[in-house]
Amino acid sequence: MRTLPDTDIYAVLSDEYSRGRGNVETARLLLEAGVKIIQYREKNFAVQRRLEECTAVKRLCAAHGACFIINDDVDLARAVQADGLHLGQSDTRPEEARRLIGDKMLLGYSVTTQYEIDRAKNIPGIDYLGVGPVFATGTKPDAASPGGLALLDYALANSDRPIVAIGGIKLEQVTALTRRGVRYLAMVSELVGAEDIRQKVVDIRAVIAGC
Ligand SMILES: Cc1ncc(COP(=O)(O)OP(=O)(O)O)c(N)n1
Ligand SMILES: Cc1nc(C(=O)O)sc1CCOP(=O)(O)O
Ligand SMILES: [Mg+2]
Repeated sequence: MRTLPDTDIYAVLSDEYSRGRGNVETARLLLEAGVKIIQYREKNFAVQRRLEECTAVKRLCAAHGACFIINDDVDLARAVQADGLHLGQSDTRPEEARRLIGDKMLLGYSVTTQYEIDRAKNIPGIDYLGVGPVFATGTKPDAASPGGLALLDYALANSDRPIVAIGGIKLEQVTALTRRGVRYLAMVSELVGAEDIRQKVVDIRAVIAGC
């Protein structure tokens, strides 16, 4: 079934933010901490490096019963038989991607405005929406203007697909997002850049549990 796991944290890997640990070791730490969704998002690595890293991360995810999602790259997602593919407004069109990946792989789609949220309603084959940036982020230099909590409220009220909040999410924002009804929290720097990834996951989940 094409559904995101019943979980909370959606970790997005980034070698640059990983304190030198690299993507595979970071994925291992996240999985050992109980994270169940991991996205691979490296835009500038050579094809061979991306393939090797994704093969290793996919194996780790499978061993931990976690969902492995690849950003942007339809061919890479197919090559490593990822569990999911994430696409944005400027990537392969979702209808075309769905044709290429078949009907088993999850497909996530980014929306950054109310207009894009509305338009996504009519696009078949999308399994969840990545909504953001919610807050300002330094991790994605070409990100749209932050939509704030109002963008999330709009997505929650107007889309029947699962909503993944992304962009500038730190431990401090988890309460506000969770109380708003956001179930999935996507984070890059806060998670992969944490000195102690296990402790960060524990801290995030303690906040969620307290909401
Ligand atoms: C969960 C999630 N949501 C949004 C994005 C952003 O996708 P996109 O707009 O295509 O930007 P890039 O990540 O490709 O720079 C995402 N990756 N994941
Ligand atoms: C990959 C990505 N996509 C975004 C979007 O708004 O679609 S913001 C973003 C980067 C999020 O990084 P951090 O958690 O370090 O702020
Ligand atoms: Mg993209």
